[in-house]
Amino acid sequence: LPHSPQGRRLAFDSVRNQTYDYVIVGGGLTGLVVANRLSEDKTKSVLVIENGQVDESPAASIPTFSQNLNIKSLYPITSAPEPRMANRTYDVRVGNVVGGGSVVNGMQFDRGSNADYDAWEDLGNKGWGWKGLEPYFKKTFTFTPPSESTQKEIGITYDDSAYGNGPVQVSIPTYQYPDYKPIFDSWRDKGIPLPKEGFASPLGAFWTPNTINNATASRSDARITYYNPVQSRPNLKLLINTHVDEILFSKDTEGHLTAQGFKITSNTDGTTTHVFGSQEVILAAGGVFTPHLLMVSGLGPKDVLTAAKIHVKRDTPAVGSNFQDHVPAYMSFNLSNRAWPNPDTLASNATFNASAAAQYAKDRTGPWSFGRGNAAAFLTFKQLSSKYKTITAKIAAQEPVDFLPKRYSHVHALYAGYVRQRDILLAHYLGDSAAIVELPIQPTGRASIVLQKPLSRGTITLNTTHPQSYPIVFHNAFQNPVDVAVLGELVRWNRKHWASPSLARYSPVENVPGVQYQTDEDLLQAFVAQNQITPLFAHPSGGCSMMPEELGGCVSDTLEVYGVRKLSVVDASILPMIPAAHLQATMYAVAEKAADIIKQRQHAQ
Ligand SMILES: Cc1cc2nc3c(=O)[nH]c(=O)nc-3n(C[C@H](O)[C@H](O)[C@H](O)COP(=O)(O)OP(=O)(O)OC[C@H]3O[C@@H](n4cnc5c(N)ncnc54)[C@H](O)[C@@H]3O)c2cc1C
Repeated sequence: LPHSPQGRRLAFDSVRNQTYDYVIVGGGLTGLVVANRLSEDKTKSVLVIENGQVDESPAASIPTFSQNLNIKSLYPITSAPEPRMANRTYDVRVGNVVGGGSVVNGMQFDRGSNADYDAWEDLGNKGWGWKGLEPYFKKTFTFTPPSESTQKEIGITYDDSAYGNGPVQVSIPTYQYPDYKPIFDSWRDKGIPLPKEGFASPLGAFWTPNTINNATASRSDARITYYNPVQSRPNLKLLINTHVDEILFSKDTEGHLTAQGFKITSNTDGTTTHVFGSQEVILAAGGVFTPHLLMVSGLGPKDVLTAAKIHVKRDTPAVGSNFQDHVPAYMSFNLSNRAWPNPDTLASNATFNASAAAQYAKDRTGPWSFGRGNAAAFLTFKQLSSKYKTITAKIAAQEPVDFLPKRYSHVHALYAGYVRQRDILLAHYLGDSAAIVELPIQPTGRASIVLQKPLSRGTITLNTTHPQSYPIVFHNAFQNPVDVAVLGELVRWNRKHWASPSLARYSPVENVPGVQYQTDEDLLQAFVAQNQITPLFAHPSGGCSMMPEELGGCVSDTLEVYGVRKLSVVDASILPMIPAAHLQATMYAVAEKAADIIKQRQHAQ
């Protein structure tokens, strides 16, 4: 492969005991953005270490294949049993590939409302509110609309002013399925606002782009946009197929820890070595593996580390706490009188699929240039439910520790931080500025529903017998009964919506979970029994939250790990409260801002 990045592979031996200005674990979405920006300064050397390899397969690049999971480039991790979900375990979706989640994700692109980011600032993170992030959102993306005829035919709207001319290409494909129009329009008929995706208030039903480069009709991921264009920089190195086992520290006479580098192992032959970062050691291993790496390196809750026989370098209860994800349930309706073609035609009609493949090969148009979908409804609780006040009142009346993992009852900082989050959530649940739920809009009867602001919190801990193996990922979904109540309201909304006159042409019949299920608890258990709900939406976050330490934070608003010098975190584990949005747009902006913060710190030295 002389011309591909695989062919330019950096030899493991060439980094043996070497020192760089920055060493970064994780060549995923945030790691590659930060590496690009830090290596803009030619005098600074940057080494990125990534466990996975380069994936240039059609599964990773052709939009239609984003409808399936790209298993080859995902870790085979399974969650801990979920007590409120019949103790079932679930596949934890994390990309194991250069580009990380950006290569295996569903390519849906959207942003939270301003209030979602302002919540981060309200938690004590200066500069991380909407105003502080907006320039970075613009710096990252370039938008291409669909053709004018598609815009007219389907009624697609967009807001150009929410984009700049950054490296990641996002677009709404010109190829759209005819059923999209009536299904999208049904939201207007219900009186739901139809804003344009962008800033301020993406609340209502709106069109969203995908991370698809319109010029090539292929995935625009972090490797292609942030790494490939700068890979010839002599001061930027990417070491793939290599696992970071541990963070190395030094300790001064007063016991202060300074991060020095990493112990790494080659996945090819199991040999190990050390690499060092003289300016900073940066964690970009993602929402599941950054907390894991901190714990195996001796930073984490004392009881978790001791149980796994890991020497405690610093008791840090914040590591692996405040773990969050969105929670989807896959409701669906059987539809009659669908237009032809529709997204299922590719699977059901081999001739149609063959002609779609040929069309894509010829000029990158047609059904294969369409991804998973281009619209979603993000609703406030008020828009979703007439019971929003009564249900929210239950949150206010709760003693939070009754519905949180055990550690919150004895670590005051975690408790205090949760109470602050809960107060912000109360405002979001009652107000008009933030979404509580998502209903992805697809040109089919797949009518998923997603909790966007769950109250429950999970943990990431260590496998006590094999701490270096995959961590114990415990989502703890639905521990808080309000999350079950919101799920119930979502189902009832969806049922009413699909029974509305504007969708009567399809004679929809509920398939999942089935109309016989009515109460909140029955609905939850029916989804679980039918395997149509998961505690995760592949948006793991919060396990090393950015918050003041007295609120249970793990990193400060300058992204430095408390109690350690020269160690920072830039990935999804820092999000203190998950925004109501698919995460990638946010993570690109967060990483751009993180790079600026790290650069400034270095300038100040
Ligand atoms: C299946 C799936 C579907 C998704 N769908 C969407 C979507 O449609 N829209 C959207 O907006 N978002 C989506 N996301 C989420 C989005 O892609 C992530 O939020 C984003 O990639 C997170 O960026 P990150 O840098 O924090 O982590 P990642 O991108 O996951 O990067 C972390 C990297 O670190 C590497 N790593 C971890 N541990 C080690 C170690 N010890 N040594 C070496 N390397 C290590 C991993 O291999 C990985 O490449 C999806 C994610 C997945 C997995």
